[in-house]
This record gives sequence, structure tokens and C-alpha cells, in this order.
Amino acid sequence: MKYGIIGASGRMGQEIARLFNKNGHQLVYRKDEKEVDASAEPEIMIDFSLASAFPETLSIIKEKSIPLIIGTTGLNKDNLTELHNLAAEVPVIQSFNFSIGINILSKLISQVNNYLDKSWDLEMTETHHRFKKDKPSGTALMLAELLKQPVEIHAKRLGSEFGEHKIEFASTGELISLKHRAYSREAFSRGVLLSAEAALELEPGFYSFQDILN
Ligand SMILES: NC(=O)C1=CN([C@@H]2O[C@H](COP(=O)(O)OP(=O)(O)OC[C@H]3O[C@@H](n4cnc5c(N)ncnc54)[C@H](OP(=O)(O)O)[C@@H]3O)[C@@H](O)[C@H]2O)C=CC1
Ligand SMILES: O=C(O)C1=N[C@H](C(=O)O)C[C@H](O)C1
Repeated sequence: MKYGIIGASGRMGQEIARLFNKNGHQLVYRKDEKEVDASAEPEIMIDFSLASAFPETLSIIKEKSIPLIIGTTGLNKDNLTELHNLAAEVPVIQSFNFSIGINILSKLISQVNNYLDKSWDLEMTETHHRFKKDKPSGTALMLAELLKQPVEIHAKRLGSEFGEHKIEFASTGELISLKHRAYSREAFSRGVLLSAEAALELEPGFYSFQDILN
């Protein structure tokens, strides 16, 4: 397929281009903060840029009227509402984490939730590379929303860490610890590839990555 990337020169943009090109797809549209490079009209658009780019992304998708896969974090509730409105016109697949593992972890957290009461303490830690611009991670915020009670999120920025999320549940007598760690950005680009290939067959609507995996 012919695809476009908003945030093409970024860490994720480069990883997505590597995996998509390996799978025979053609990158025909690249946008970064100051540059656009287009050789043909893309069939789908992928956005891994920055929250500050969101208004531009919205107008690009409205103008091109093609499916959007968006992984950019730091989006607020108004941004997500605008994505839902856009989904009336085109398929929108949105996730703060396109790794299969985090989607498994989400299901485990939801199950653990069912057994916990106020006598259990919860703590969450997310660890990312030193260049990450937002804090806490979008994944941590997404996981926190699955929990019945509020949880403090500790954010660590260390070296080249690709992304680790740990949730600990403790009573006065025992501890449960659930952790996911990405070993490379391919953990995310694989999910983006699955979503992009599915997007071409979807009706307009708002889809999570979980919807694509189901
Ligand atoms: N959902 C998921 O699975 C994952 C999500 N992410 C998220 O993806 C985003 C990108 O991460 P990462 O690649 O590490 O970040 P980088 O900082 O490496 O890349 C950001 C990219 O966005 C570009 N950009 C900045 N402003 C604009 C704009 N106005 N229009 C178009 N492009 C713009 C930058 O271009 P320039 O260089 O010109 O400034 C750069 O290419 C982050 O929000 C991160 O949290 C990351 C990994 C997985
Ligand atoms: O910036 C990153 O690298 C990542 N960001 C996402 C987030 O904010 O949750 C997903 C992943 O953890 C990597």
C-alpha cells in the first residue's frame, strides 16, 4: 500500500518506515515540523509526531479523507473528542501503545482489579528514554484508567529505554507485580503494521488497537 507518515524523521517514524518497507509498502508522503515531501497520494496516514502537531494532522486527514492510524501521546480529552468526530468520516485507529504485550497487560490488570478492595495499595512506574518529551507516558495514563482506584505514576527517564510499565498491587501480607518491557520499537511498529493493513478494509469509525486485535 501507499502510506504516509506524520513525524517521519522521528524515532518511531523511522522504525515504521523500516518495517513497512520490509513488508513491501511504499512511503509516498512524509511530514515533519517544517517539511512535507510527497511523491503520490497515500492510501492511509500514520501519525507518530507530537501533541503540538495534532491540529495540522486533523486538517490533513479532513482534506485527504483517508484512514488515520495515530499513536502520538500527550493528547488531551478535547483532542480525543476531535478524533471521534473525525471518525464519522474515515476509519481512525488510536492507541497510546501499539504493542501486543501492553494489550495483554491491560486484560490482566482488568482481571486483577476485580479482586482488589481498599485494603490493597497500588503503585505504577513507567520508564522511558531520556529524549521522551511527555511525562507520564500515554500508556501509563491509559493503564491507570483501567484501575478502580487512583494510582500514583512514577516516571523515570533513563538512557535508551524503549518503554517499561510496572504495576504493583500490595496488601499488608503480599505483593503482585505486573510488568511489560519493550526491547525495541518493533514492539510498536508491528502493531502499527497490523492496524494499517486492517484500516483499508474498515468502515469509518473509531477503533482502538484492542478492536483490531479482537
Ligand atoms: N502508540 C505507541 O505505540 C507509541 C507512541 N509513541 C509516541 O509517538 C510520538 C513520537 O515518538 P518519537 O518518534 O519517539 O518522537 P520523536 O521526537 O523522535 O519524533 C517526533 C516527530 O514529530 C515531528 N513533528 C514535530 N512537530 C511536527 C508537526 N507540527 N508536524 C509534523 N511532524 C512534527 C518531528 O519532526 P522534526 O524532527 O522536524 O521536529 C519528529 O519527526 C510520541 O508522542 C510518543 O509518545 C512512541 C512509541 C510508541
Ligand atoms: O515515547 C515513547 O518512546 C513511547 N511512548 C508511548 C507512551 O507515551 O506510552 C508508548 C511507548 O511506551 C513508547
